[in-house]
Amino acid sequence: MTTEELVQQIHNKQSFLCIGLDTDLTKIPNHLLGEEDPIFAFNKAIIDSTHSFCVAYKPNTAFYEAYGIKGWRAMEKTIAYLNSNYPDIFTIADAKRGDIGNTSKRYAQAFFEDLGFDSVTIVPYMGRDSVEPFLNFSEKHTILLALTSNAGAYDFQTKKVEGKELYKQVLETSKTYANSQNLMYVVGATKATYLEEIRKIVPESFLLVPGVGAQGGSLEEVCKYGMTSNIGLLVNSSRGIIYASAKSDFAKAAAEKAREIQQQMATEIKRFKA
Ligand SMILES: O=c1ccn([C@@H]2O[C@H](COP(=O)(O)O)[C@@H](O)[C@H]2O)c(=O)[nH]1
Repeated sequence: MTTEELVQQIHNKQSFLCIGLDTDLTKIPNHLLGEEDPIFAFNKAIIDSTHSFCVAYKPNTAFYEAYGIKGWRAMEKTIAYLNSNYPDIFTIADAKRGDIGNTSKRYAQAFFEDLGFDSVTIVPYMGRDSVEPFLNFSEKHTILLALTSNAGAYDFQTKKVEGKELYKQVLETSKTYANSQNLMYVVGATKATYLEEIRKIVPESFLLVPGVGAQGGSLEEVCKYGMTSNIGLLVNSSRGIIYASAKSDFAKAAAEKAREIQQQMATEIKRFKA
């Protein structure tokens, strides 16, 4: 999917919500455990009930890899279901990969060609040759971790290296990579006040912003400091939406939660455009 198509979807739906499919067999309703593929059954129900309120889904690969071949198969089925039934939805493999160039090429092939995701999250610290193999794919997006939502982000990412914070070095240096127009960045909602500085370096880039909902980040603050004329944000919530209810009404409860966030987003878009 191109960035222009993503922007169009955001305008059509008045939403920049990304729903995280962090599907955990210990948290899904009991009645689904009897299904042949409980993870896919859960994801399908969540997707069918929430797709009109969001523009993206983000399966975190850890939740699938944890169940071995069955988990990987469920992720494959989920992305195939999205691509055939909701082709206008942007898909993110939250895989946090990155390795020497020769290996990154294979990761890119796995997520973009074999699985068919629109984007993948990448850890930037192995540098240019670890990122460019992903950027070579046109109409695919490489989402670099810039400033993450967790407390450990302060261990390294905000520390100064040669007089400048590491997350700023990531943003600035990555802009010099080949095909850097295919870059997006992860910035945690819990770090919203940093967005003002971040926007000085990447004024137009799309930011994937996890950390609202269960991690306590504020949507209002993210919009205040991070929104651009193209909106430029994909705000993710995983647990706060998909586990809104643990009972048989889970899909309806997820839809209600997603709708509530979409309405807040529509208000923020209106406020920004005013
Ligand atoms: O900085 C980061 C990068 C990735 N994540 C991932 O996003 C979701 C958040 O889930 P919630 O349930 O909404 O807290 C999860 O997959 C994380 O691994 C992040 O939180 N922060």
